[in-house]
Amino acid sequence: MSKFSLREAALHILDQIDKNQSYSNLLLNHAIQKFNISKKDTGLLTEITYGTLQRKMTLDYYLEPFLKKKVEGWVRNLLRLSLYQMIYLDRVPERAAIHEAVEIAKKKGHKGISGMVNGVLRSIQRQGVRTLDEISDPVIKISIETSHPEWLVKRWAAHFGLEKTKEMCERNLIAPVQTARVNTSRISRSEVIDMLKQEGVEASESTIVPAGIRVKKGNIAHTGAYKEGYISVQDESSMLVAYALGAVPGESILDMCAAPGGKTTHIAESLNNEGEVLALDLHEHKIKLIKENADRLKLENVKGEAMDGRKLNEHYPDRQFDRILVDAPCSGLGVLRRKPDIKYAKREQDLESLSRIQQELLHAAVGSLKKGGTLVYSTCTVDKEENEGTVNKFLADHPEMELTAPAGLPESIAALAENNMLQIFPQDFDGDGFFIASFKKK
Ligand SMILES: C[S@@+](CC[C@H](N)C(=O)[O-])C[C@H]1O[C@@H](n2cnc3c(N)ncnc32)[C@H](O)[C@@H]1O
Repeated sequence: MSKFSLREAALHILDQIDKNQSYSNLLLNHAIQKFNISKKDTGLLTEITYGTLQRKMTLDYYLEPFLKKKVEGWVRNLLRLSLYQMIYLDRVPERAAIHEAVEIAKKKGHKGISGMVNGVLRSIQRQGVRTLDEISDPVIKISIETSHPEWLVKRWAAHFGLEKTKEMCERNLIAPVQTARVNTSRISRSEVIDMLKQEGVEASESTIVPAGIRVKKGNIAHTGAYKEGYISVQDESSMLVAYALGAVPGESILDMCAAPGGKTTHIAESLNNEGEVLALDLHEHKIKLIKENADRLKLENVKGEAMDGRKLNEHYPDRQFDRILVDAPCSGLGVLRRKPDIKYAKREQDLESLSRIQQELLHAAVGSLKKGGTLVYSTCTVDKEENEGTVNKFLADHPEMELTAPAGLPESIAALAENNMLQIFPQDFDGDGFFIASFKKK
């Protein structure tokens, strides 16, 4: 496949995200297959697509003075992805980026459009882009400089201060390192690292998570170690949740929002096949993913079931669990490095309704938890309303529940907790933004 179609594929993905609000990661995988993108070109396609999406607002700020009138959506995306290459990708010569943009414009549009695309990009090549120093308002400056909507920067600045907000926004632009969890019920970390080396993948032990490894070179998803169920692709912050739950072999565990099973399988690994994890998810089709993951990892103690977690007590009025995990549906504002589309799609009012669902799920969990049992609430967001806000409302409604210091976590991580709640920021140790709170039933 020539690079020309690679840019067409990138344009196709960006247009689909605008039209259908679809997830960038799913669209990318689909486009790689649809356009038959070679392994070699996949890296560049990912970089152009994610990079353009990540920096959309900055690119628009740069383009604005050069656009005489409103342009169609696809033309804007074409200009964005071409400018992205010109500014941020040293390995793509500017003239190549411009030439390919003009060819795509000719093919998809008409002569007028290709002439305009050529004119805009060549003018930028000659004159350069304007400086961001013209922006005096600090919130607007962070918003444009790091491509995060103004309402979000304002909200974060009110919650965490400007400096922390800026750090987080900047960190969100950097692609994450691939990490994996070793299935330590079957193999050790050093054995897996050796095994991966044989397959051309360079990895090292995580300094944060005992079962984690960090990949320096290569892709673990295609290795024998992955297929044989010795590792799972998972972010380090996400791995911390099962440690906080602290399941012990022989116990009965409920994972209420479980698909695709990243944490379910981690919990099951820590049970060493003694005890059971019941994994619920609202969507039937997602239960299949949990089963596939458990089978690949050769775990026999996972049972998946489609159910609205809020109806748990009606379905299982007599069942009591030792520990329950509510890894709740959330805004995902902690994983913007992986899913940049989220920052443009979310609205501030969405956050309030999420907090309500999160409380309802926690409320249902209490009814099925043994006395003295542990309940862990986690999200992959950094939003105060969904995190501390949900926890405080839950505690006010449930005097029988007590917030406890996060146990089972590596010391350096536990030290980040404030008021017994752990908010991890993407800039803390390069993991996803995550929140973990642990409760005991009195
Ligand atoms: C953050 S994701 C879970 C990720 C999962 N714990 C993992 O580590 O792989 C939240 C999940 O909650 C599910 N969900 C949403 N509402 C639910 C409900 N009312 N009851 C059960 N599951 C729900 C979603 O389908 C989604 O799969």
